[in-house]
Formats: sequence, structure tokens, C-alpha cells
Amino acid sequence: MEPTTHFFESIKLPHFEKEQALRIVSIATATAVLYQSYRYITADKTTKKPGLKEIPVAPSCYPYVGHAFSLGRIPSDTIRQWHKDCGPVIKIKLGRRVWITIADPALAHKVFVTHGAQTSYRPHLNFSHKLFSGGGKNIGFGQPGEIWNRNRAAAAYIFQPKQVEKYISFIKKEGVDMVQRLFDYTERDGTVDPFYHLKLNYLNCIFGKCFGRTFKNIEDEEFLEMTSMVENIMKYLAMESDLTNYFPFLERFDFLNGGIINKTQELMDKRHPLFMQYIAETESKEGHNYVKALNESEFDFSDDDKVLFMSEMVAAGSDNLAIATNWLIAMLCHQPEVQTKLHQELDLFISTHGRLPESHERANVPYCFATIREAMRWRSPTFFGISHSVIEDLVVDGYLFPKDSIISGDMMSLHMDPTFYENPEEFNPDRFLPNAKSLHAAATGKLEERDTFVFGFGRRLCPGIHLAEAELFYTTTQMLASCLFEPTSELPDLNTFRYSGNNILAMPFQVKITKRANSVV
Ligand code: HEM
Repeated sequence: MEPTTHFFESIKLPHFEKEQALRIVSIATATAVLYQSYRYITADKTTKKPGLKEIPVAPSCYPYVGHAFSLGRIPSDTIRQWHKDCGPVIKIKLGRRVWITIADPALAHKVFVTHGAQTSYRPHLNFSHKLFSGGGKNIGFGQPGEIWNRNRAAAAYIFQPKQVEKYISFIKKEGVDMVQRLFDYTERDGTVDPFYHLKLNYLNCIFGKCFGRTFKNIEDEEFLEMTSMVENIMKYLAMESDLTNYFPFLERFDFLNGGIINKTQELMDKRHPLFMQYIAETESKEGHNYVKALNESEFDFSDDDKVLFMSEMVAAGSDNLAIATNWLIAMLCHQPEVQTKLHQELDLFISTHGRLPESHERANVPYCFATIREAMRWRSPTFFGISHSVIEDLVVDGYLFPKDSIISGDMMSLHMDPTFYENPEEFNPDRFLPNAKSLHAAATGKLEERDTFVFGFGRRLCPGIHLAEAELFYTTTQMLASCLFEPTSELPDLNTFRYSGNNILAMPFQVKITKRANSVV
């Protein structure tokens, strides 16, 4: 009741008593609900066309609200179950908007890649489109067109393998520093939660490359501020996070919706000056960084463009990697035999070559690379990647994907498809042996040639994929060459997810990380 009282006290309604105002608001809301219900029902009928297979509507759909209140605590868990009950493609209704999720790799590939010309758009959502991407001016939430092409070309330029090479020694150093911190914290406290150390490592990797500066440790206030900004961005990017996208009348009653309009605006008001300051600081920094790379290139970025570009890279290029590596560590606690095999393979390479492997030598440490890949298959870092939108009515395999519907691949379901992956529930790095093809090769090409979906699809495929591969490879090999991961009496929970919006996070866990007695580094 308190926010309601506060709301009515804060608005200026000189001609109405509060009770009158409350009645008016109720009547207005009821009218809006009835009007929207009418439009919702009639709109739905117009999408039905003869001779087409009906995409099943997921269960627990209610008039007007659709599934908005049926998604549960972890929407991906609910949607995965709906796929099991209703099949590989389902329709979810959020107010008047239609969200179609796909759990079948072949259908997903056809929809997003074969028909990429129609499906490489992004839905217009309040936070991602209007605020985070400044009205569609960044890569992730811009629509195909001139600005998006420029941004994508700039990303392709700074993330091409040749450019990634320039930062390898920096990535390696960050890995060495993180391992030392893991040892220090274990020595001090007996055990350590690796997640924030991984976040610091990967945030430093991308932040260092963007701006030529890094954060000291996990208590560093600037690190905490930046990591909280990234976490909030990931939270608000989730489809279900902001109901005003589906019930626009809620914009007038922000307090009913958790104050999301205020919170997202505040977040972006904080981002702009902070990133402007980081960009300005790079002028005086020695060495190469992405801001300088953009300045030197012909892409013609204004300072505001750079804020959008860099903040997107920091958000997209840090947490996903930490989440993937955190799941890997959680899994190693459960499967010590996998860890032993990883140690043996790496030790053999190091003894033979007198150094750790480079990422282009992944075929020489195939089990190690396969384990990184299996960790991402088994627990994809995101629930739905980034959702796409279809620009015109599209029929694929007899299913109608209506114009403007939001479409997503359900990552967990795609990677648990038994026709695509044998015994998918089993964590088994051997499934990716002996093929040590790059992540890019694994995520592109014909359906029968690809065996990962975690980096998305076709024209929208993650442009940071080469960088992601390098960072995952060097961080993991550095850790495994030096560290022994031992569980505490409580093993990490592998089956419960922590809600964080867009990402699939493990529940917090502790692990003992010590220097391996027989380490050869
Ligand atoms: C484990 C690490 C990563 C994962 C799992 C991941 C996953 C994804 C996914 C699923 C998408 C959406 C693709 C689609 O819409 O079909 C995406 C897009 C994107 N990623 Fe990544 N990513 C990772 C790392 C990175 C890194 C390191 C960067 C750059 C620093 C990056 C930058 C981007 C950008 C800019 C987009 C938007 C592309 C567009 O909309 O055209 N990502 N990523």
C-alpha cells in the first residue's frame, strides 16, 4: 500500500480527492484492459491461415495477460518444460505480443540462418532498444541498415583473429594474476567462491582492451560499480523483465512495475558520463586499445557512438565468459576424473614444448578444448541468446511465424536435443573429440557442420566469438596448468539456476583452489 500512497501524494491532482483519483485510475485501467483484450482476441484471429500447422500456444495462457504471470521464477525452466509437453516450437503470449521459442536445432537453423533476411531483426523493447542502444544505434539492438552495418564492420575489424593476437600476452597476464588471487583467497579463507574472481578476470580483459586500464581486485570499488552495471544491464535485457513492453499502460504506473522505468533510466544516466570519462582517459594512455582503434579506422564514430559501442562490448564481453568458466569449475568438482585427464594432457604438452599451448594449438590439447566446449553446451551462458524478430509473415516447415513476433532459440533445449547430442544430459567432453575446429567453425556453416548454438545465429552471430575463444582458452589452460580444484563438503548444485535475467548462473558455491603438487609450470 505504501508505494500507492506515495504515488498519490507525489502527483499533482488539485481537483480530485485521493479516493476519487483512485476510482478514476481504476476505471481507466479497466477500460484499457477491456480495450486491449478486445484487440488481443481479434488480432490473434487474423494470424490464422488455412493449410498451415498451428504453433501450439503454451499452457497457462490467460486472457489479456497471456503468459506474463505464468513464466515462473526461472522462465527458461518453465519454457523448457512447455517444450517437453507441447513440442519443439511454442507460442507464448505477452499482452498483445507473441513470443515464439524454438527447441529444435534444425528448425532454429532454418528460421534464423536460412531465413536470416527476414529474421535478423530485433524486437523493439523499452530497455534494450530505446535506452541501452540509444534508439537502435548499437550492434546488439540495432536493426539491419546503415548504422548497424557500420557497427558490425567495426566489431568485425577489432575482433578479427589478427587483432585478437595483439592482446594475447595481456590476456595471459590477467590469467596468471587471477590464479594468484585464487590461491591467496583460498590460503586466507580455506575456500573461495570463484565467480567474482572470474568476473574480474574477464572484465579486466575486455576493459583493458577497450580503455587500457584494469581493476585491482574483487573489493575494488570501481570494479564493483562496473560489475553491478553489467549485471543490471543483463537483468533488464531479459524479455520478461519489463512488463511495460507488453502492457504499455503500466508506463503510467511505474510503481506497480517495480519502478523499472526509473531504474533503467538511472542506470543509463550513470553509464553515459562514466564511459565518456573512460573514453577521454584513453587519449593519454600508452599502447593500443579499442578506442584508439576506432579513432584510427574509417568508421567515423562520434563520442556518443563510442559510449554505446564500448559499453556494449563491456557488457557482452565479460559476464558470459565468467559464467561459462564458473560452470566448468562447478563441474570439475563433480568429475575429478575429467580434471585428472585435463591435467595429464596439459602437463604432456608443457613438458614437450616448455610452455603452455597457444590457442591456435588447440588440436594439441583436444580434451582441454573439448571440455571448454562441453561446459558451454551443457550449461549455455544465456537462456535465449538475444531474441530476434521477424519482419514479415514467414512460413517455415509449415509453421507461420507472424510478422513482428519475437523469436528465440531456447538454448538449453537446443543443446539437450537427443537427436543432435547423444545422451545430452551427460557431461562428456569426449563428444567433441577429436574435432578441434574453432568455435567460429562450430557455430557457422550448414546445419550438419555446426555443433554449437551458444553464440547465436547467422547474420547476428556473436561478433566477439574469436575473442571469446582466445579468452576462454588461455584462462582455462592457465588455471588447469597450475590449480587443483577440490570441492568442499558441499558439492556445487548443478541443477538449480540463480535468476539473473538474461544469463544462466550457477548457485554460489565454494571450492578449494590450491597449487597442484605436480604442476609443471
Ligand atoms: C562465452 C562468451 C559469449 C557468448 C556465449 C556470447 C553469445 C552471444 C549470443 C547468443 C549473441 C546473440 C546472437 C544472435 O542474436 O543470434 C551474441 C551477440 C553479440 N555478442 Fe556475444 N557472446 C560471448 C562473448 C562475446 C564477446 C567477448 C563479445 C565482445 C567483446 C561479444 C559481443 C557481442 C555483440 C556485440 C553481439 C551483438 C551482435 C548483433 O546483434 O549483431 N560477445 N553473443
